[in-house]
Amino acid sequence: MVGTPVTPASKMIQRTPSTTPGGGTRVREEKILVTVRVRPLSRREQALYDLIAWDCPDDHTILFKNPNQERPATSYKFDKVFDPSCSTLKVYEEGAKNVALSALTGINATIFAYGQTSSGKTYTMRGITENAVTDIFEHIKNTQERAFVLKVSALEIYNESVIDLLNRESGHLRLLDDPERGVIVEKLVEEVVKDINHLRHLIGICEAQRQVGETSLNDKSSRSHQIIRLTVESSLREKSGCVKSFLASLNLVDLAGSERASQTNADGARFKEGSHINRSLLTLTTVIRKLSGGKRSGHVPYRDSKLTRILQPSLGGNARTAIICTMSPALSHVEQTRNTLSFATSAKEVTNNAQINMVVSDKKLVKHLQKEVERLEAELRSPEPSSASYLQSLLIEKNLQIEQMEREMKELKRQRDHAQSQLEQEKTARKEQKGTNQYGPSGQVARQSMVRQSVTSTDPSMLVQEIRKLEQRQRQLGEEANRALEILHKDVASHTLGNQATAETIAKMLSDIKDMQEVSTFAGEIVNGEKVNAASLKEEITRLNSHESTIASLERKLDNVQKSIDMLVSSLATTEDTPNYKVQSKKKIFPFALSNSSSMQNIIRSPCSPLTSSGGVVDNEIENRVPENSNALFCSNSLSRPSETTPLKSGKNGNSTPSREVTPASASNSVNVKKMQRMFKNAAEENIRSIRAYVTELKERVAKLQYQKQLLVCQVLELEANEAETTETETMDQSPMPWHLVFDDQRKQIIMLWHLCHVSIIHRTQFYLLFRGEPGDQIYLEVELRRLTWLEQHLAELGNASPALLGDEPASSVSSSIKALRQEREYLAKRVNSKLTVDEREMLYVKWEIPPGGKQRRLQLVNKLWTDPLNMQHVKESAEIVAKLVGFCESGEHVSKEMFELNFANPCDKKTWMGWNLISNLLNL
Ligand SMILES: Nc1ncnc2c1ncn2[C@@H]1O[C@H](COP(=O)(O)OP(=O)(O)OP(=O)(O)O)[C@@H](O)[C@H]1O
Repeated sequence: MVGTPVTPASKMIQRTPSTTPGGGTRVREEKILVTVRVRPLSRREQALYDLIAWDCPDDHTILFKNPNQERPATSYKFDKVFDPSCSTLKVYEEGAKNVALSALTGINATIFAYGQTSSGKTYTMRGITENAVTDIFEHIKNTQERAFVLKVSALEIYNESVIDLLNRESGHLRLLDDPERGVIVEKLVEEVVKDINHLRHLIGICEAQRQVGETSLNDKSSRSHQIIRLTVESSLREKSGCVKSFLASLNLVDLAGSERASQTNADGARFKEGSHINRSLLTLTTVIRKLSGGKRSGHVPYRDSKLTRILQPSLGGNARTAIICTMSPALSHVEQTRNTLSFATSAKEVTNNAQINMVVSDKKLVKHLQKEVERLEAELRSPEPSSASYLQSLLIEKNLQIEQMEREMKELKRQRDHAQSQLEQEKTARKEQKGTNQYGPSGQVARQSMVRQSVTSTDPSMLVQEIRKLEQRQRQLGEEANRALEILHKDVASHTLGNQATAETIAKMLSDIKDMQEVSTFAGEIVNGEKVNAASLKEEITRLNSHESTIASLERKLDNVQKSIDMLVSSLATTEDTPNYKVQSKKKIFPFALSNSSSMQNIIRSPCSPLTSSGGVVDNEIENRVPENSNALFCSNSLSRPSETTPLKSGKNGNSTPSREVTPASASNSVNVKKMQRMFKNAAEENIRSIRAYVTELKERVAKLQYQKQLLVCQVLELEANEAETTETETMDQSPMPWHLVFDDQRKQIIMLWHLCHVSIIHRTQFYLLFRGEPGDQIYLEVELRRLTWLEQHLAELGNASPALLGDEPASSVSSSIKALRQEREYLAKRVNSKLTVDEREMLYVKWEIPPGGKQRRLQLVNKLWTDPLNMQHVKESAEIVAKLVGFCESGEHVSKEMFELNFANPCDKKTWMGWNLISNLLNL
């Protein structure tokens, strides 16, 4: 019996290096296992008093005991020698088992018994077969990982004919040579073994079908060679995916016994049988001897008998072979026994080349290919050359990542909310500390934060630099104004008409000019006298406060000059005689021809500067030749040396001062004096107008400077305040906001403050239309916002103040501002008919829901304008209507933003809008 768990495979490792399915085919040379079994003396032999001629001194040696002491004993050594006492099981286990079970691992195996007739071949092979079958099924039972298919076929070679023992009716079978499978028996039945009993049953059939005959030596002498072939195919279970199988055959061969006719007394059929037996056995012996000769040199006569043809693979081929030589110990059979042992001795030298036989079954191959096709199709359908399980694992991994990210986002949101909450708490605490009434109810905290944002982001030294730049520009403006006034003075002085009022005007202008020169000098001294130092910021602020009056003074002087010019023009107009002369003189005389009234350089260069590029200069050169001995008061050098062009010099004799237009001949000719006077008057008029325009521009520029300066002052104040209370909260507020967002927010706040402070809707309109969010608008919005914020606070403290018509009075009542606003609306209502067409009016009435046929529809319309500060569409449409009514759009001229302050005044009200001087006063600057 096969002892489990020792499998045949494990046993085989000792003899064959590779027995693992799928491990590849490995070939190992192996000698035929040759053992000798000595049976006991038979009854027949014992009856004849036959002698035992053989001895088994050990398991490997058989020794011939020569009764004739004169001859030496002959010994034979084999792989195993079984004495008569040995059981068939021992013979199986030690002489056949390993070879037999090799078939379970894909190695062909052949076990056959060779010996004289009646030596015990059939007896031994029955036992070997039975044990092998038992072990095979035991192995199958213990090897569940593999599926086994066992088939059985059986044949006999009788008289050199192949007969199917499982189907004797098939007659004599042919042997075919297959290129791959070798010699095959045509039409040999191969039964699939269901179980061990089935196999036993089939084997029993074979024995029953075998030719047996009685001889003198054996009552049941086998008269044929019998081959029972067990084919074992085994493979791993299907789920493993392995398609290869072990396929091997186990040949259990019971040869017919060699015999001597003289011994067997065979005749007739037995003799014939014996002849065939002996012939085939002779071939077998020849083959063995050939094979045992080494190197397989020479011809091996396999084909000389069907037995050797069929057993060819087992004889020096792809099989493990075990030969059990059976023998009788009787002295009477010693010659036959010697032949057997001689055969056995030869067989020991035969080397086989057994290898594991692997096959791929068609069925398994088809299944395997089908699965492979399905797998490939699935891969083709999938986006990546990955298996579904891999994709699934990827999906799981991504889901985990998403969940992780969601958790992180949730945590970040929580932290953000917490930070915002803390920030709000700190803001609230700060607001409570500073007092909630400081900035009123209109979102001043946010506004403060926004303003501080721009302030705190500015370096103090930068602010000082900006202030200095403004002062420098202011000083330059003052100098330009002085030069303009000097030129004007010379012009006027050179055309003195003897008018007392004019003389007084000129005198006043001279005084103003002197004052302005002082202002200019003062500003210059400041700039030159101090060093820019961020550390002295507070001193800068103090100095700026003192300069505020300087700027105001400069503006007042300019206003005075303006009035003087107006008076001068008025006086000149009264003396004009010839209305058409202006046209003529314009062409001939244009001493102050200004190609651009805003350009001070043109004023300085006119009229005789070589740098002048106007065509008038060419005309002057032709028609207004300068006398060689004349004093050219209006030459360019007069501007470069202003001290030489004094008013006294130009007007001391009451006549017109000789100019480049006046020839010596004309000066002496009194006939032309009147004409020249008119000409000069007209020229003066033109020049004065030019100067006036220039002065107006100067005022505008000063206003702009004041705007900028005031903003800087405010920023400095903020900065100063922030120095003492810089907190973490403010640091967070310093993060810059996009300008467009700041603009939108500030404009909304401004609109609300306009509404709360009852600011002029004309002012609102102009501001709204003028500042639409350009980067340069920032300064105006911040100033406006700061101004309104202060006003709102201030009015709240006063309780009844209104900025609408404050003018120079800082504490007007709210009722008066509302009244002023009402007057403004009444003024605008009167302009509805003149500024809007009938269709426009009707459309507006419908749109603004003014009932038809009602009284004062125009006033109803205007009263609805600028009344909803939270509705930006309302604000926009209100501004558009007011702009039409005021005429902002019809003048055709571009209203510069720098002139905005000048236009703050109500067109119907000559009162000056409260300027920055007032703001400065209110801020205690
Ligand atoms: N080892 C043995 N122990 C006991 N009896 C044996 C043994 N071997 C053989 N016999 C007996 O010897 C007789 C002949 O045996 P067997 O038929 O097996 O010889 P054989 O070699 O097959 O003869 P043949 O070639 O004529 O068929 C049988 O009666 C058998 O029972």
